[in-house]
Formats: sequence, C-alpha cells, structure tokens
Amino acid sequence: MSDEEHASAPHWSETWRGVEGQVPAGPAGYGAMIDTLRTFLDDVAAASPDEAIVAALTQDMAGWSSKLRPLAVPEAERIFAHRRDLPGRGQTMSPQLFIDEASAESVRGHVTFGDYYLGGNGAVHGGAIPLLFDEILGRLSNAGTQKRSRTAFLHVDFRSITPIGKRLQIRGWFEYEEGRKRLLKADLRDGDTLCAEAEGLFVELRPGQP
Ligand SMILES: CCCCCCCCCCCCCC(=O)SCCNC(=O)CCNC(=O)[C@H](O)C(C)(C)COP(=O)(O)OP(=O)(O)OC[C@H]1O[C@@H](n2cnc3c(N)ncnc32)[C@H](O)[C@@H]1OP(=O)(O)O
Repeated sequence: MSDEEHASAPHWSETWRGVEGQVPAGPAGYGAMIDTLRTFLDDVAAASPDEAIVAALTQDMAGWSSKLRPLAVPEAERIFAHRRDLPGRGQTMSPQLFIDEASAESVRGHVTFGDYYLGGNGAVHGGAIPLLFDEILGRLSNAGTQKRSRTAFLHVDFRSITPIGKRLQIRGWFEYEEGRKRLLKADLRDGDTLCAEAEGLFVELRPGQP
C-alpha cells in the first residue's frame, strides 16, 4: 500500500491519533518501506536459505546498516513508530494494527500475525500477544484529549491458540477511570473463537514523569 493509500484509508481518526504531539511527515514512501520490512521479516522467518543466500543477505544488510547509522537522530526527531497516521505506526516491533472504528472510549480493529511472530505449531508466540494488547490499550488510554499515561500492569489470559496468517478481530475499551487510574480491557478473536483477553491499568503521568 502506498503512503497516499495508507493516509486516505478510513483506519484512524483525529481522536485516535492521541495527544503525543505532531505526527512527523517523513519522506514519501516511508509507510511502504516499513510494509516491505515486515514482509521481509516474515520471509526470513519462513525461509530455509542456502549458504550463498545467507552470505549475500548478510552483506546486503550490513551495507544498509552502514548507510543508515550516520543518519541516526534523537528520539524526538524519529519517524519509526511515530507515524500514528499509518496502520502499525510505521514500526515492525508489534504486528500491524488496522483500526476500523475508534472513539475516545473504545476501539475496534484487525490484525494478521505473519510468520515472524510464530511461536510453534502454527500458534503466535505468547510474548507477541501482550505486545499487541499494550499497543491498542496504550494508544486508547492516550487518545483524544487524555493526559499521557503509562502501563502499570497488563494481565493477559491466553484462551486458545492465536493462529498465524489469519485475519483476527481485536477490540479495546475503557472499563473505568478513578483519579489518575484508567482500567482498560481488550480481546482478540478468530471469528467466534476467543484467542486471548487482557486487562490493563494505565496511570496518568504527573508533570515531569518520563
Ligand atoms: C507516555 C506515553 C506515550 C504514549 C505513546 C502512545 C503510542 C504507544 C502505544 C504503546 C503504549 C504502551 C505504553 C507503555 O507500554 S508504557 C511502558 C511500560 N510501562 C512503564 O514503563 C511504566 C513504569 N512504571 C511507572 O512509570 C510507574 O510505576 C507508574 C507511572 C505506572 C505509576 O507510578 P506513580 O508513582 O505515578 O503512581 P503511584 O505509585 O502514585 O500510583 C498511583 C495509583 O496507581 C496504583 N498503581 C500503580 N501501579 C500499580 C500496579 N502495578 N498495580 C496496581 N496498582 C498500581 C497505585 O496503587 C495508586 O493507586 P491509589 O493508591 O491512588 O488508589
């Protein structure tokens, strides 16, 4: 998907973009580059390459690292993971989350875990699922006009295996707020099957808290 298609798709709203400041524009094609990197990671995970491919790939990747390293900038100027206008925020650490509907109180979206996230026997790694829940609930907790918050705890129940390569449905919602504390819940489903559910406490940061 091109950056233009990403930006025009109805997968985010002003509310969902949150309060964490401006979205960096970044160069044209940044979203497509991150999509390609995701596909690349899935391909690396799925492939059984021979020695020549391994040697060539290692050399190519080292070449790109040497080109990128001198371009490193401080966190505030980075594009990676700061593109809240793109599904997946322009990062590859957690699976690409597509938002279908969002308000200040709840969010609904979909996600497909690629081969990169395989744990074993066709199931998603148990560490990748909390990552996804922290992403959706962390963003919901910080959406709209909310003051910034951080995850204090995240409880995850794995109810059935989460399949690799299938489009799954995810929801997140506010349960209640009490002072600086926000309790949010989320679930992840494969059709009618509940794969996992989460409960997270997010605590509003005091001024000066990192
Ligand atoms: C900054 C965000 C940027 C947004 C980016 C969005 C895009 C990214 C999307 C991804 C986003 C991902 C987001 C991330 O992943 S954020 C990264 C992961 N989280 C952290 O690194 C947080 C580390 N911890 C802290 O900084 C502090 O402990 C916090 C700030 C959480 C609270 O320390 P603070 O000193 O401020 O608070 P307090 O001690 O006065 O407590 C206040 C109240 O809270 C209650 N309490 C506290 N902890 C717990 C607990 N564990 N269980 C039960 N209750 C707990 C406590 O009893 C009290 O209640 P009460 O006695 O008043 O009733």
